Amino acid sequence: MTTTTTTTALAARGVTLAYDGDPVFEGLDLEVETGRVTTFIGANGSGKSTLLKALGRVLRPGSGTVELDGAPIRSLPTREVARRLAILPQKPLTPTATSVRDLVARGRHPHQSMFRPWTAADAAAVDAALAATGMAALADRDAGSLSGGQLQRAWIALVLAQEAPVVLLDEPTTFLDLTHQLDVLRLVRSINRTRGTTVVMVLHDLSLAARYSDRLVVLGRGRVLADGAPWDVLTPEVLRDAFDLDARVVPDPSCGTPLVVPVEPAGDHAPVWVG
Ligand SMILES: Nc1ncnc2c1ncn2[C@@H]1O[C@H](COP(=O)(O)OP(=O)(O)OP(=O)(O)O)[C@@H](O)[C@H]1O
Repeated sequence: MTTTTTTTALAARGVTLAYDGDPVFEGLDLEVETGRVTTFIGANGSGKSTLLKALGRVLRPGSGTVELDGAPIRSLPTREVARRLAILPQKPLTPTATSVRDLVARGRHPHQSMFRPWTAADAAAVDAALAATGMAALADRDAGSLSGGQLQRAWIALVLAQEAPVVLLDEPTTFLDLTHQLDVLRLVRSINRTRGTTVVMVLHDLSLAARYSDRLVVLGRGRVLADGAPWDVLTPEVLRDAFDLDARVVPDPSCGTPLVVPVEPAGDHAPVWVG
């Protein structure tokens, strides 16, 4: 008999997250298994980015604890957290007058110190990240001159160059055309499989989320509405509950994962905005 043991890379334990006293989550518990791709989905404003930021130590919980490999993340030195965890925020601030290569090289900062200056290994990690994201030809361009999609790939290259065992990505496919969305998600899958990287993402495209994730966590109404393997989570009932969406779920002809097909209402149908 084979037994598989899972370990927890990140955990939210009784976490309350609020803005100006307005809670988004109260007493939330969630564990993220090591070596898997976990994706948060949910309607706009359901708290996906808020939870990701808390897991990445960008947002401090009002109460409760976030743990990285079993240790309270707030108890760990910042540099150590940055060596163990990389985060791509939803709207990263691009520095001015910085080349793409220098931007990506910032991913190596956590590995450097007075006693460990820039090495050939750092340069190799930057070159590999530029190549993996198709950014090598643009390496000498000013980051501020890139298109939205090129800039997004430069930020992903920075995260790759960091070589952290845990990677948090908030909408990594923003601004990307479909081909580049697939490239990025395949790259994410590939570092997960080859390096064993633990990945937590926020994605809006439910079918792509299903295709490239081991686990989907559906957020809404301040809690986890559904959690599990893509076929267990992406049911018409969950889609109606979480997104107010009438949809069929069919096997994706390309790879057999769930494909969400919205049902078109009969007759003219003006949208009713909620939330
Ligand atoms: N800096 C902030 N100050 C005040 N309220 C905020 C702030 N950031 C987020 N919120 C609120 O917290 C709630 C959760 O927002 P969050 O950005 O986490 O949702 P999301 O699921 O990532 O949304 P989206 O899909 O639109 O990106 C929303 O009601 C939002 O308006």
